[in-house]
Amino acid sequence: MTTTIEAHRLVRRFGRFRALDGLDLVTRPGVTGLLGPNGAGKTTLLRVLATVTPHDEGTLRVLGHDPSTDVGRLAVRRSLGYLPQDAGFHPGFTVFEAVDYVAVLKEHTRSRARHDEVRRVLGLVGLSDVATSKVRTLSGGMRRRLGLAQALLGTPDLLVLDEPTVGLDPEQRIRFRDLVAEAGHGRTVVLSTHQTEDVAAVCSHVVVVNRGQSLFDGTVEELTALAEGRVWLDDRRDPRAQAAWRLSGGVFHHVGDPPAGAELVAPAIEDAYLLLLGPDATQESAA
Ligand SMILES: Nc1ncnc2c1ncn2[C@@H]1O[C@H](COP(=O)(O)OP(=O)(O)OP(=O)(O)O)[C@@H](O)[C@H]1O
Repeated sequence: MTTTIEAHRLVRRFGRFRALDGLDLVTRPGVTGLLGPNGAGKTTLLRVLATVTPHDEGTLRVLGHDPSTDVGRLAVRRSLGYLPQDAGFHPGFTVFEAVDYVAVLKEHTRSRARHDEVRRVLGLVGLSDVATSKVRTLSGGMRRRLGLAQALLGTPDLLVLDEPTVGLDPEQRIRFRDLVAEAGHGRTVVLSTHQTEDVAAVCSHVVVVNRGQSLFDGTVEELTALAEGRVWLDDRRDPRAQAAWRLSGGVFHHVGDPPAGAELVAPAIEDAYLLLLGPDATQESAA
């Protein structure tokens, strides 16, 4: 399968701090999930891929284009849907107007076809019923869906979604997973999330980012397999475990090097993530 993004040794500096510190990433059509602790560099990477911010070092090809050239940047933008972490909207716009405005910017010039497209994406994210409501009256989850509708306009070849499921209720989250799985058919979706369940549900490819570098790159199954034989249950908390927490039944779930005779259980993606990151899983890296 053809590669859609090829990033090699990407560096993005803020002053002397390297938010991206030699990161490698290769994607193909399908859904790639970025997992990583706060401050790992996920948003910075997505902003670089979406041509919002340039990289300082390394090479980058997005859909075959070089975003460090004017021509390449424009070509990427024409094939891109981007949901930023803090999508801002004009509060006086209606929901329809907010999406229509972006459709105009995306060069959908014929108004009848454009309005049909706006209605289509509002339907996809379940906002048709509030199309005439002012943006300021929307809940946080609805605003997130509004941002997603803007990103979906024109069925872009590349969708870049920064924490798309934040604020979504369980029903909307399931609907979102359907949408993303559909978008990943033959096209490329790159999303960041703190929800390992989202990654397990929709991502064909997962990259764990930490300190501006890629710590793991593979499938969800390959990531989960890293924790095989390293997850166990016990009635008491074992202080030697790398991480431990109480389950609803009262027993403790442990991750780390199990003691002899431990009651091993099948790992989940979250267990592997915690093992991979070690103490960094709970520590924020800041500039
Ligand atoms: N414009 C900026 N100026 C200075 N430092 C920045 C800037 N943008 C990001 N950083 C720093 O770069 C690092 C990576 O930030 P980034 O937002 O990419 O992380 P993240 O993985 O998306 O985190 P989160 O999960 O909290 O959203 C952080 O330490 C952050 O403080």
